[in-house]
Amino acid sequence: MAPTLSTANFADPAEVTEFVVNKGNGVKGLSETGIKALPDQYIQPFEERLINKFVNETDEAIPVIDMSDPNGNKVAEAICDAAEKWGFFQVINHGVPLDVLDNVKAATHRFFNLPVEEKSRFTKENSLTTNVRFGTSFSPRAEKALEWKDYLSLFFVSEAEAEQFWPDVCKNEALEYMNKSKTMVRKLLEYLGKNLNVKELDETKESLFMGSIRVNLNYYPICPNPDLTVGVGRHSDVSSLTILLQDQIGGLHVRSLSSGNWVHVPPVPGSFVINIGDAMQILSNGRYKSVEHRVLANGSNNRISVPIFVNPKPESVIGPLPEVIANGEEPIYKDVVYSDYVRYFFKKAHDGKKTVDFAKI
Ligand SMILES: COc1cc(/C=C/C(=O)SCCNC(=O)CCNC(=O)[C@H](O)C(C)(C)COP(=O)(O)OP(=O)(O)OC[C@H]2O[C@@H](n3cnc4c(N)ncnc43)[C@H](O)[C@@H]2OP(=O)(O)O)ccc1O
Ligand SMILES: O=C(O)CCC(=O)C(=O)O
Ligand SMILES: [Fe+2]
Repeated sequence: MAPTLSTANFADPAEVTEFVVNKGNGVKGLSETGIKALPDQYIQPFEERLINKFVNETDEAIPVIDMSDPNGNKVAEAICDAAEKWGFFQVINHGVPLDVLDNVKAATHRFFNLPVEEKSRFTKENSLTTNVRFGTSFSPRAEKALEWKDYLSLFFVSEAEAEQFWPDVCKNEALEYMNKSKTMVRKLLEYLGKNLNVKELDETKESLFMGSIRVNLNYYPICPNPDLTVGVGRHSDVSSLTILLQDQIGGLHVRSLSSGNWVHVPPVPGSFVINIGDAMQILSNGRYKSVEHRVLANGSNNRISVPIFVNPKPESVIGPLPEVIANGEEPIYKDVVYSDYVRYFFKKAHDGKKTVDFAKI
């Protein structure tokens, strides 16, 4: 049952942290108390709020690419072009059955609608494995201002491990979503690879581009003062590629590489939003761009999204691919162990594109 105002006492800011972070109620629990004003620790510095004048709603839009002709050169060309110029695009007719998408969205609502005692079984403190984590904000201990989002993060190790440890109310749907998306992911990676002179996605390349997968279920509850905070702050993903399913509410904004404007990513039913992550930017020696994005908080609707982070294996060493620098191109990144890179990302607050400095020469 949702906690009521009488059970939650927020006179002291420390009470909010205790309720949201430590007790596992999340911002969903806070929102459901009927709280009327944003607690101070969610107030973002002025420059981090999405001020309307920097948002371009009309002139620019990320490309929407129809994948229904998967062998057509035009599709490959459009994808590689978008990866270079935007780092973001949407795909339609991608071959992933629409009921799989509906099922994982329903499963996301089911998980977040569980009573707090059930969800708390998966907090960092209580989870039986580090591969399953229910949390809030991004890195609450490192953040000066918290973010208005709860999440369940599922790192895939094996079907058996998932069967044992992932929450019952969403594990089958999350696994099916991940598995049914793999053909599309391979296709995207083949297109992106060919354009970098990678002849085929053999075992070594597959392990480097898509050797590990993390599925997150994100929940952004209604926020009392959405203009003062963010759902997710400015960041780029550390993945090779991210495949994002969003519902119909909207709120994701991408920084345009050409104008610097924040551009909204309008929900397109049945589509995926695809973005290049830092690992791909590094492997491509900067040819493909991992681009800053962020999510608005919303004053009237709850929102969900379900990203699949397609990553190198944690133990992989990532650096500019030999195929890319074979022509004498100067490497701009050094080799780094991927898990070191990800740990560096997770241990600080969101800070735009700064994570990639970790790998800069
Ligand atoms: C949550 O809000 C987010 C998330 C994102 C994510 C964007 C991405 O691109 S995620 C894809 C990242 N890639 C991978 O996960 C694949 C490679 N994985 C690894 O190398 C390892 O699994 C590891 C991530 C390095 C963790 O290794 P391990 O040695 O097992 O260490 P832990 O003790 O589990 O964690 C260490 C430290 O990391 C933080 N952390 C770990 N997992 C998560 C998680 N799922 N979500 C958030 N933070 C996590 C955490 O700080 C841990 O320290 P603690 O002291 O808290 O234990 C984008 C935007 C968002 O808003
Ligand atoms: O919810 C969204 O639209 C984007 C979330 C995101 O950027 C992330 O989880 O990395
Ligand atoms: Fe992201």
